[in-house]
Amino acid sequence: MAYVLVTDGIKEDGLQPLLNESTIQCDIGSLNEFSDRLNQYEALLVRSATKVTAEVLNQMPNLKIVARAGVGVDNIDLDAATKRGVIVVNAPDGNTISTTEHTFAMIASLVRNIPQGTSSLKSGKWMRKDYVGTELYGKTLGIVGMGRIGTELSRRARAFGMNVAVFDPFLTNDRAQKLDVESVEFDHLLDVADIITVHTPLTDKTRGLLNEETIARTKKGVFLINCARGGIIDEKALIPYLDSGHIGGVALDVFESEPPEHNHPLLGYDQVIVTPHLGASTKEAQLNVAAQVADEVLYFLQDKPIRNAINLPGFSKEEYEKIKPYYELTRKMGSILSQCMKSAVNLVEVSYAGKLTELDTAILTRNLMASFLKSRLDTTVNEVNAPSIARERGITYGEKHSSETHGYSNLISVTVQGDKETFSLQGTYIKEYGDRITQLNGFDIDFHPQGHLLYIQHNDRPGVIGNVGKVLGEHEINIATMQVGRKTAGGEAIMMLSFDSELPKNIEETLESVQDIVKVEQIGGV
Ligand SMILES: NC(=O)C1=CN([C@@H]2O[C@H](COP(=O)(O)OP(=O)(O)OC[C@H]3O[C@@H](n4cnc5c(N)ncnc54)[C@H](O)[C@@H]3O)[C@@H](O)[C@H]2O)C=CC1
Ligand SMILES: O=C(O)CCC(=O)C(=O)O
Repeated sequence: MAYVLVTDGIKEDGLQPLLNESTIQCDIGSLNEFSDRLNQYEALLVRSATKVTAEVLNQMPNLKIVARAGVGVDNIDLDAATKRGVIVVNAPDGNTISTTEHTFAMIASLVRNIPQGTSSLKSGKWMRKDYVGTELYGKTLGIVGMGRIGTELSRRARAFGMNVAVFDPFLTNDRAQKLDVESVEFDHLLDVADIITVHTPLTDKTRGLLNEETIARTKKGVFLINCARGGIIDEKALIPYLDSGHIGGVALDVFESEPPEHNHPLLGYDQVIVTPHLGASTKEAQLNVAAQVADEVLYFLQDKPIRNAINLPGFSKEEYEKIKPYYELTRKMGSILSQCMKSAVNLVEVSYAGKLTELDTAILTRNLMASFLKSRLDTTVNEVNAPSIARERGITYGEKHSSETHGYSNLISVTVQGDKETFSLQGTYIKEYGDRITQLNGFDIDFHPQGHLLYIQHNDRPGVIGNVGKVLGEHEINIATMQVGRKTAGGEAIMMLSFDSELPKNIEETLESVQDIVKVEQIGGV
């Protein structure tokens, strides 16, 4: 049974994949409510209220994955999670449309004084002259951060006849052209924008991006919007510009500290409109993000690759479908290599050839390394911390793409080097036959790596195969499959046998006493 804790009121309808799975127990509540059993949970699902600090991670020694039902992961200590090998995933696009629409609603409300007009009328006044607005048509919207939300917002702004100037250091000219926006430097955006909206994460570079100095460059009457993260616009810096009338209005969905103090100075300004972090608060977005993270956690608990990990290389759904078979193959290859090469290792070289080279193979290499290290170590190893654990243990690893396919449509070749020996393995995935090991330490062979295996090095002499069968038969061990490979007739040869169940511990020694058998290794649970 896998234990999963869901906090922060994540929408239960979206959690059905987890709730319906009989091998998973899903508890719903806060960290405090379940404080006496935090050590049992393998997965933790949160929105933004739960702070996943290093201390919380320490109280959850079994934790393997934290899923954020939303985009921003600033409530999770990513460094501490990565060090511990805890995967952090988010739901990157489930709330994009809702947050975009909220931002657009804030812009429209701000320039047309809708919240102010509403409260004025509700208080019994009819003040049409006080609330003369500004048209969006023909104005320039400055978007800082052209990711998912920035992009969707630019489409809506263009539909309203606005010009769009964008600052995003990662935006290519080609993409800007396709989106019909102008890619500009930050200073230029400050000079030309009538309305500036920020859509970046809060980082060391974006904290206080709009501050006393940069606001001074903006047009008189500028409108500023923050529906991303509190602190990207420096709250204190707004005050003198609101007082002087330089700023036409401010719309905030997010705050440096949430909730803001009741007497927060910005709440006293009529030109400042606010919402309590409602960007993603729609039925649709909450269902989307809950379903996305529930699927990710379920995939993870079922040993399938996940798509939206923050501390791992990510891939799209299409890439995932393509990479899935190789993910399983690299896991098996890592495990076989680790069990066949028992001595200390200092170098692992992975080479990909054929169709595979079109894919992002970094995740496969990490997966292979995690599987390789896992059977040697006592600590949690996964794709997240495999690079740092390898480094700590003095194991260098690298990958390359090669054109040597040896006749296969795709081929993964791995060489593991130690001080005393080297071990190599080649594998491929064939749609009709599944994963196959095609070469082992220079011997051509062809077997499906599955279940309990026995690897035997021997001399190619008459009777060896029969003797192996006889010894195993005497121990009532039934051979499921058997493959033999040799380099030259009468020279060194290998056998790879598979079995339906675990083998007795001492079977290697018994077989090694058979004439012409050089070495026997059990390879368990592949
Ligand atoms: N108010 C709310 O309820 C919600 C707020 N958000 C916030 O909105 C932010 C944006 O979300 P997405 O568009 O989904 O993220 P995204 O990751 O798709 O886009 C972020 C963009 O910011 C750009 N960027 C990073 N550093 C920058 C810098 N120094 N200057 C300019 N651009 C920079 C990146 O290149 C990227 O294109 C998130 O970080 C999240 O914190 C997201 C969802 C809901
Ligand atoms: O409503 C929420 O969970 C907050 C959404 C948010 O800020 C995000 O996804 O980054």
